[in-house]
Amino acid sequence: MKIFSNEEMKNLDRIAIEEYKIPGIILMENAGIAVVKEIVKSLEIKENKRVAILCGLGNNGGDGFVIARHLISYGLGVDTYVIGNTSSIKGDAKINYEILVHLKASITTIKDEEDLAMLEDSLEKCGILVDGILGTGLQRPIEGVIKEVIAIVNKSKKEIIAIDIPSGINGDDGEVYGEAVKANKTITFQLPKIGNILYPGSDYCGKLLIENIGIPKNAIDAIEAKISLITEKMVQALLPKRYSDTHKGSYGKALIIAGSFGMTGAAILASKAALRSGAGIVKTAVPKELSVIIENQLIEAITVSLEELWNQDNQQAFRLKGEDAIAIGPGSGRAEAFKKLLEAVVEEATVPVVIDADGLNLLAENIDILKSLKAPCIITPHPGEMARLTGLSIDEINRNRIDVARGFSLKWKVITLLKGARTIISDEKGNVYINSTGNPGMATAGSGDVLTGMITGLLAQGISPLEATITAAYLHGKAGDRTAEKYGQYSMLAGDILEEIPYGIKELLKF
Ligand SMILES: NC(=O)C1=CN([C@@H]2O[C@H](COP(=O)(O)OP(=O)(O)OC[C@H]3O[C@@H](n4cnc5c(N)ncnc54)[C@H](O)[C@@H]3O)[C@@H](O)[C@H]2O)[C@@H](O)CC1
Ligand SMILES: Nc1ncnc2c1ncn2[C@@H]1O[C@H](COP(=O)(O)OP(=O)(O)O)[C@@H](O)[C@H]1O
Ligand SMILES: [K+]
Repeated sequence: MKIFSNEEMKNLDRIAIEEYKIPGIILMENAGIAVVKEIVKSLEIKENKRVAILCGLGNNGGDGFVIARHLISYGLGVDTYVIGNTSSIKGDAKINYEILVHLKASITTIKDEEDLAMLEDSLEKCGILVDGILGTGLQRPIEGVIKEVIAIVNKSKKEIIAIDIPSGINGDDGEVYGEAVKANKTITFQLPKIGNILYPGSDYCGKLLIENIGIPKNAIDAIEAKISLITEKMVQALLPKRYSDTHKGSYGKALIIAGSFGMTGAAILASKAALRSGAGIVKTAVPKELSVIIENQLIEAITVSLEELWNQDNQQAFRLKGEDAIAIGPGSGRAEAFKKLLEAVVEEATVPVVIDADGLNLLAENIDILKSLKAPCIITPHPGEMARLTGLSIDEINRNRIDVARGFSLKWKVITLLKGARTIISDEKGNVYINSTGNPGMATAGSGDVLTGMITGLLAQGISPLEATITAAYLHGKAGDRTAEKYGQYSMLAGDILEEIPYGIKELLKF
């Protein structure tokens, strides 16, 4: 599903209005009605059915006026508050405001401290507050009276329903612009905005609903989206098919180069995850001294030693035996010999390579090696690893997750998967995919190793590197969500996530 920036949304409205000749006031009416439906649902179980609607001077406020009119027509008690000077209301919003005036609706303007005190008391009398102060037109940090209104709304302990996006959340990046409404539910129109999806905006939205307001599909298709949300439907279509007349060779051979003394688990988790994701054969390459432990724990994989794979003393080319995908780095440590092996893999591999964990830390010491890649490459850093790769601070990375992932992909021609709450994936052309499955319980040691294994297992089955990365990120989060349901976010382990992969996939295939 496409996700739009404020500018793209404006452009979409313009195309609908100018090229398809749909009057803006119809879109506003549809938007208002979509929110009314939700308000009515919420009111059904509420004793206090009075609704307060807070409107700004733009079209977000215009939607608020439409909502007020419909609720009044249902015979409900509605108080409309306009923040600012009503003479500044223009266009479709003005038409809807004037209808309310003609209806002799209760409209109060909020301009100063005295009005604010009155507002605080009045909101107490309502069951639901509707936030139509600002939408995708937010241009600068919230301050003054609006800031105080938002503080009052947030303090109210009432159910808050936001129109399109909570006021104060920047639609372009999900950041709080000075102050923002903390809604219980947000009804966004036609397509999610980036700010509805990324944190902290996503938290401020509460439950997010996406409602059609009648913008034609052709108009949406006309805008080339640079950012998409990974959906269940998308992943269902990408999951490699299994046919009757096949054998293990049909589902590919994954090579996992992982583990070192003290970090054997990473190799086991990644290898099992590759198998659980459907790879036909998994070969796990570990330092020789770990072979026995691995063999004990990982009965379905073939084990080889790093020495067999690559003889450092003789500087031999690293040997592939029909592998379809390679992962390198989970729990590998940062020994010089391993760095050399990593460089050999990057330079010589002719099948897709996933670089993770210590592989990324070593890559950061000699990032130019990426210029010699022959095969597609996927890097899977968490923000700390990304900081080492780019020289940016973790804070800078987290504030610009999309730009950082995209920038890295464009510069180095690799697929970047930037981990965290809302994992960001960018392809080499800068197309971005956001994953919304997963939960904070996944912030547990080894959970990233599982993801690496999943990507590699899917790659081995022959789907494209981008498709494998998208599918793995979604299914990894889904397995994590199932695990959190079972064990709770505190106690879940990476090994538990691994055990939920099959059920996540089965659930997906049911529909
Ligand atoms: N045809 C359309 O464009 C449609 C728009 N819709 C609604 O319209 C909204 C966008 O409307 P607008 O573009 O009018 O934008 P907004 O309603 O978000 O607000 C724009 C106004 O707020 C002012 N403003 C911006 N930042 C401010 C700040 N920090 N403090 C105080 N004032 C600030 C701007 O100068 C402008 O006057 C959407 O979010 C959606 O709710 C819907 O009605 C559907 C159709
Ligand atoms: N709050 C969160 N919400 C969603 N996913 C998360 C959250 N925290 C962590 N994760 C996911 O858990 C995984 C952790 O990986 P990583 O940090 O590499 O762990 P490790 O190196 O211990 O294996 C990543 O896929 C990340 O996206
Ligand atoms: K709003």
